[in-house]
Amino acid sequence: MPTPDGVQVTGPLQPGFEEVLTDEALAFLADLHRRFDGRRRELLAARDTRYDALAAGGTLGFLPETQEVRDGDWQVAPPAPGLEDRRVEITGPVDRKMTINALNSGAKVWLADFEDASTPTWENAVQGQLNLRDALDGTIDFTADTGKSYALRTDAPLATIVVRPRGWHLTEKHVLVDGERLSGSLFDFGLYFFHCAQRQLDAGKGPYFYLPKMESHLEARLWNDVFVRAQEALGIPRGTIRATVLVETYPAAFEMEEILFELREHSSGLNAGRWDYIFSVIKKFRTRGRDFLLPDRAQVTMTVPFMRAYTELLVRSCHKRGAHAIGGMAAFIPSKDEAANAAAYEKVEQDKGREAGDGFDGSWVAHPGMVETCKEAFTAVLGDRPNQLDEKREDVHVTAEQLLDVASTPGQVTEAGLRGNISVGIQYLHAWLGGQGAVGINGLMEDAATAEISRSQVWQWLHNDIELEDGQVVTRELVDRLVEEEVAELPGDPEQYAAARDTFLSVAVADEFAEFLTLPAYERMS
Ligand SMILES: CC(=O)SCCNC(=O)CCNC(=O)[C@H](O)C(C)(C)COP(=O)(O)OP(=O)(O)OC[C@H]1O[C@@H](n2cnc3c(N)ncnc32)[C@H](O)[C@@H]1OP(=O)(O)O
Ligand SMILES: O=CC(=O)O
Ligand SMILES: [Mg+2]
Repeated sequence: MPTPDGVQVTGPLQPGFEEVLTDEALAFLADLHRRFDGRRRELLAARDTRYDALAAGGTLGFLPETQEVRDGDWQVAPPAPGLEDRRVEITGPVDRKMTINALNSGAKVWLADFEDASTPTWENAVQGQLNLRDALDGTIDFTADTGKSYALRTDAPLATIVVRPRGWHLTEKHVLVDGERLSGSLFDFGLYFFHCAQRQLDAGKGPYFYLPKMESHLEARLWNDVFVRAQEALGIPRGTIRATVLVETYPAAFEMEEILFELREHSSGLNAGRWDYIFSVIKKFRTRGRDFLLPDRAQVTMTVPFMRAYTELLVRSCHKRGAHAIGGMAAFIPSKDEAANAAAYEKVEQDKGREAGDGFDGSWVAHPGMVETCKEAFTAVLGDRPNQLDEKREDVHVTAEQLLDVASTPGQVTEAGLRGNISVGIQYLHAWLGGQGAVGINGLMEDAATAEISRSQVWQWLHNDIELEDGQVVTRELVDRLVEEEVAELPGDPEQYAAARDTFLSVAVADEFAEFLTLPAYERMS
């Protein structure tokens, strides 16, 4: 395959891949890499510097140097076509069947996910781009092994596509520019933008994105600069792109308005990425003993004080700036067991009802079966209004102390919680290493973010000698024993879980804390 100067594609070319990895598309990616990769690396290094200060006893707070931004009088761009009404958004991977099912689901938006719900295998990364292009051309179809065939519906509107590229920390090892790996973010963003921006505009919508795992407004500035360049390079008017930022790291919660400001001509709001947020809280203060100790994962609900402060501030910050506030993922998925199913629906109904009542403009579901539940909860509050940007929530005044108040979270650390974290972490990694980035386990959607909570809790409890509710101390011996017992409980030959178990131990037990579990896991893949 011909490639532009300095660009090497090392992944195998499956049928159709050459239609995505064209000479022009690769040249566009190389241009983005050469302009922006240095800054990406600097910003990742800045994350480490900030972490070192926290580990040394520092804290997080609102930035004095951006006070003017918070006090200033500015608004983000108005909602773009197809994004005015976002009362229900479905998320999921971009394989062919899920693409069709999500677009047909009745949700207003589909978050097409190259991130938490996706294993970034070469095949998933490139085939996903082909699937998005075919979906926009209306040519996508799929036939399952069962013979069931899938096509886009024509009797009702399809969901608006919003693509979530990988976070700044991930690379795409199958594309090298001047001998360096391309950023995974630039790969996913760049290929979608290159092939689909004009297609979306022709369809009366636009190139829309969700931006994950950012830790500062400077990272948002980098995205904004990428957008400006990408639009300029393809002759697409500046301000056409829209991006919703996931506020899902602890530091970002202190920079919500600054992030909106950086992206203001391209902004379509903020989302409360609750699962990665919890992970980030654990990660950032993992060595600080009981002050930042959370109870068992299941007990960290959206109504505990520090999570409440985070969502209240998010709605307040968005609506002050004319930006959408989008709620997070209730992880409950439908079950074949009737009682569990009823409980799952009730929990999603409550979660979405609370978000709508708090002023969010819409929210996420993980499964088509939950679309109507979310829609009804928001319609009960929004009525005919497409959103509730007019609910300014000026009653909300969240302090840094409230965002940092982890210590008052009620609950216990139990052996059942430790076992659950171990079992879910290993099962999830097993699926991930097999190419499936989201999976249902015990009636819950598990993805990269929820698995990060599981493994980082194990790490935190182990490295802070935490005592369980029954008096046992979390030691290496205890974790090793529970790992063996939990693997033995999983279906089939325990040996099939060897790679997942080893990866889990490397991110949950090893003294060196892996920044993201996907980093060592990605290196295990070809
Ligand atoms: C923290 C975060 O970032 S949250 C966002 C990232 N996470 C996600 O996006 C997870 C999205 N959800 C999923 O991937 C899936 O719902 C899973 C893996 C959890 C469960 O999927 P399954 O085991 O297939 O569930 P189930 O068997 O009930 O699915 C029923 C049907 O709904 C489809 N379906 C389920 N979830 C989705 C989805 N999110 N999008 C599109 N279709 C879906 C299935 O493909 C299946 O279709 P079929 O009947 O035509 O075969
Ligand atoms: O991406 C969403 C999250 O909760 O994490
Ligand atoms: Mg996330």
